[in-house]
Amino acid sequence: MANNDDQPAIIEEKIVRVNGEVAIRQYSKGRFLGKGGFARCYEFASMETRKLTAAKIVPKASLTKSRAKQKLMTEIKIHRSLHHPNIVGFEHFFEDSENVYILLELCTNQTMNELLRRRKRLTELEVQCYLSQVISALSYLHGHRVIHRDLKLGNFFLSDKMEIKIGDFGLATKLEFDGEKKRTICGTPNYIAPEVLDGKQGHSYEVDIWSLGVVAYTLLVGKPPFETSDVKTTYRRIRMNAYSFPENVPLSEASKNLVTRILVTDPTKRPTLTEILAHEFFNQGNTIPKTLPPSTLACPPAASYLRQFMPGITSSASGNVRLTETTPSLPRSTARGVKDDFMNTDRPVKKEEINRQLRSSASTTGSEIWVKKWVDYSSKYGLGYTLSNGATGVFFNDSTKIILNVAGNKFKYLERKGAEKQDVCNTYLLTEYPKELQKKITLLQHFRSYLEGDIKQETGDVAQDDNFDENIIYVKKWMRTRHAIMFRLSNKIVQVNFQDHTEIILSSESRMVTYVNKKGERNTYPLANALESTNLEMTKRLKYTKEILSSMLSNPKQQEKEHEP
Ligand SMILES: Nc1ncnc2c1ncn2[C@@H]1O[C@H](COP(=O)(O)OP(=O)(O)OP(=O)(O)O)[C@@H](O)[C@H]1O
Repeated sequence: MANNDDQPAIIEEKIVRVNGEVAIRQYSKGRFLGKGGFARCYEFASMETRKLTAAKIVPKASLTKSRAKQKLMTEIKIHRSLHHPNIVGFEHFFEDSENVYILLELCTNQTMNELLRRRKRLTELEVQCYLSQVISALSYLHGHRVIHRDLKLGNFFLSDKMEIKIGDFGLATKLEFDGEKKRTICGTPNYIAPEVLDGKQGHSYEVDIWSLGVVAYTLLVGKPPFETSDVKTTYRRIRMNAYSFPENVPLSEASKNLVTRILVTDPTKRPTLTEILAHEFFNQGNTIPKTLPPSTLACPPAASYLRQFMPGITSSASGNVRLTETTPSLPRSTARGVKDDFMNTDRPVKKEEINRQLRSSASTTGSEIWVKKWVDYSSKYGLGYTLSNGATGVFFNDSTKIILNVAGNKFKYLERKGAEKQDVCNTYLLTEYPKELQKKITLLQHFRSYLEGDIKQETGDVAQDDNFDENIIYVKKWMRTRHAIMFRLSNKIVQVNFQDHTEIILSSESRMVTYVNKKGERNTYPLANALESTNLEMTKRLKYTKEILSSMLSNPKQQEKEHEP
């Protein structure tokens, strides 16, 4: 039956049963909910059950081209197969002579677009809450080989209970097999991933991760990161990864760091959903509410509300909320967090801040060598570090490594080669090396001057590398967990630096353990004694070290992924 758009009407669905009988279901068409490119959406009430749904009405006249028809069929096919609390429920669909009707779970609180328009930007607690729900839905989608490809605020609906529901599967695709790449260029300009624009390599799940980063930025800052007045410039910015965090919006280092880690041009370098959830932004010691009160649709959450979830909050006039640091922390936000200050000429360098965050160990013990300082810039390039013997190294994201001697005139370049994937090492002078290493050497120099800072001021360093040629020590592997960073050195030292500034340095060769306690006091024990020790602080950390070590060894490919304790 035809519907005269803004007039109330009864819509009839003809159901032909298996035995040929025809039944009619009736819906009364109510409130207009909104319109998109193809569809107008109304509230429908079943005349039989009184149940309310949202009905997307697509005129058949708009489906004359086979592509449009195909697209609608794909949308229906994918959407109807999905069942998750954070995905708009698909009820069913039917057609009459004029329209296709798609009945969906009704989301009464509009979309996050309208929410952000009213609120300008959200507090970090709210962003934690909303993103957790989106991530949950995305894990489900990707687990079912579905890529949404159009994640944006306008496709995040809010239910009456204030849950997020991802909707609009008009651009979604289902992969036939893992590793398949898609080539269709689609998405919404502000949220589109660079590899989609590039179009050469094809794209996959990582496009959704990118859009998630754009969403996170938009919620925190109040506008999309690459937004300009014309689409071409927006695309250029996306390709160049040109965005910055406005000075006038107070944001925690953790939130900036999260966005920076996600908005990485190379899709293979973007974090997985598990890694995103394990990021410190979601682990700041506060509880994340499952949903938010409806009052937040219009106003920021009240301080009394926030206090329930965040014991140590400070809140700024803008309504943005930050966690105050209650415990000292590992330089978890070293270069990741201060990316904008590092190798970036656009912004002033806040060196004091960096130096404060960089930690140094007090002195050397015996002849062992360990990581003295490090800076995690794996969001772009890799991990830079200095060893206790004064050498500087970089573990690049492509797993190649460089280690520069103390004098700074010679370096070794290691790359994994052959079926065995053994590190092959070549030594070069800093004045004479293959051209293809130019970029890496420039990065090494940047890392070095960045890390150098207060090393030179320290006394008593064992700054020697006489035997650099024979005995090269470098970081072979590293990984971060929620609580710590772990390094495995080529001298068989395993070192774990915990967020509370304690450290375990384990030498499997000498079977000795060095423990640096919260006060920075350093003691070395035989491993057997340490395991039996009454120093519970140490034994707990030692146990944790052994756990992550064994998980790393049993699954070497996971070396740079995060592990739960
Ligand atoms: N489940 C729902 N609950 C409430 N309102 C809805 C629902 N689905 C859609 N709407 C409303 O209808 C509008 C149009 O829906 P939708 O965006 O899915 O249509 P579309 O034509 O596929 O859009 P697009 O142009 O983004 O592809 C939405 O902006 C929203 O206001």
